[in-house]
Amino acid sequence: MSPILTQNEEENSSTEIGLVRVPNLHVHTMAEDVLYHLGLGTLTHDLPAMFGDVKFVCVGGSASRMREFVGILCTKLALSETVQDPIINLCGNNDRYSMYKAGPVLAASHGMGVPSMSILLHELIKLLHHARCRDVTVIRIGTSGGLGLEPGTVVVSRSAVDARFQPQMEQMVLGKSVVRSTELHAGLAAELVACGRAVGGFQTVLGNTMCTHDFYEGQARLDGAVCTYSHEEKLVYLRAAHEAGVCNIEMESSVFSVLCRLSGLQAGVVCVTLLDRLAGDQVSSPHDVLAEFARRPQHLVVELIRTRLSGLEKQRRDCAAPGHAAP
Ligand SMILES: O=P(O)(O)O[C@H]1O[C@H](CO)[C@@H](O)[C@H]1O
Ligand SMILES: O=c1cc[nH]c(=O)[nH]1
Repeated sequence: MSPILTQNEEENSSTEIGLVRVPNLHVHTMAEDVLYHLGLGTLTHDLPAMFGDVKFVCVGGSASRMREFVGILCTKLALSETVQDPIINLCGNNDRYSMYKAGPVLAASHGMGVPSMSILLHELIKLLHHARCRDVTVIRIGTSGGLGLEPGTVVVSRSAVDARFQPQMEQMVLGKSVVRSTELHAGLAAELVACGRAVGGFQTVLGNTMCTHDFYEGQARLDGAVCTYSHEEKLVYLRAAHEAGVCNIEMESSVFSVLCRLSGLQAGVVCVTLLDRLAGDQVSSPHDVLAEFARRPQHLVVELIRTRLSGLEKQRRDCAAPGHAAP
């Protein structure tokens, strides 16, 4: 008989505080877990030795963005002694995703769309669990289309919402509809907004992010190969989204929120807007402008990691100081 996960068991599947939860009893009875798309496994790799110190996981669509992010991180945080040179892709024998590590930070590409993000996250969450990582924060660093915002504005997501502007995601499981919450961690979102303002040089706003299953019709574009609605109908829909609190549109935040929530991970989404969708559909700014926009969420997240790590270092020093009494 298949094990059934009760709510109690789900809560107890990670009884040690801070450990990453895998709410799937089957995984806990497997002799080996092959993380196929990452090219890693529990019997072939010493996951605690390779990843046990990870505190931050940052994910974004493309491999080159995540490699660039690790480069910026190493420079700004002087992490060069804890990273291999050249920076090594840890998904060595599988080219579906790319993954890089610098000190306590793991950066991975997730490709485009919910299915691709979902596969990466299932395996990444199990990786963190098998590696016995504690107190991990996960952040998506992405691009998006904005609504009524100047291009280049960075949006920190309060919640992912679906195409009806609801903070939920529907997933078909065994042919039945399962609806799950897509709310993100409010405290982390506030910290991310503060980091954006501290970095400066661009606007950072807090708002809802609509996650769609398509870049063209799904995002009410007029420039796809197929389109069945008018310019006016497009604007009615996008204005309704805007009025419902949607600041930007992208394609992965819903499943990202759901899987991180179910695993007890603090999760945040930080996406720059490449264009204002109320003004047009084509992403036509010059390459160097788009590349600079795409770096903005990276700088913001580096600032969050810098702040958090210096807080941890201060705590460690305070605890080691003579006369410090254990709590
Ligand atoms: O910039 P990234 O993170 O790749 O994400 C956004 O860009 C892609 C579409 O161009 C979608 O995957 C969307 O979510
Ligand atoms: O309009 C846009 C731009 C980037 N990514 C999206 O999903 N939509």
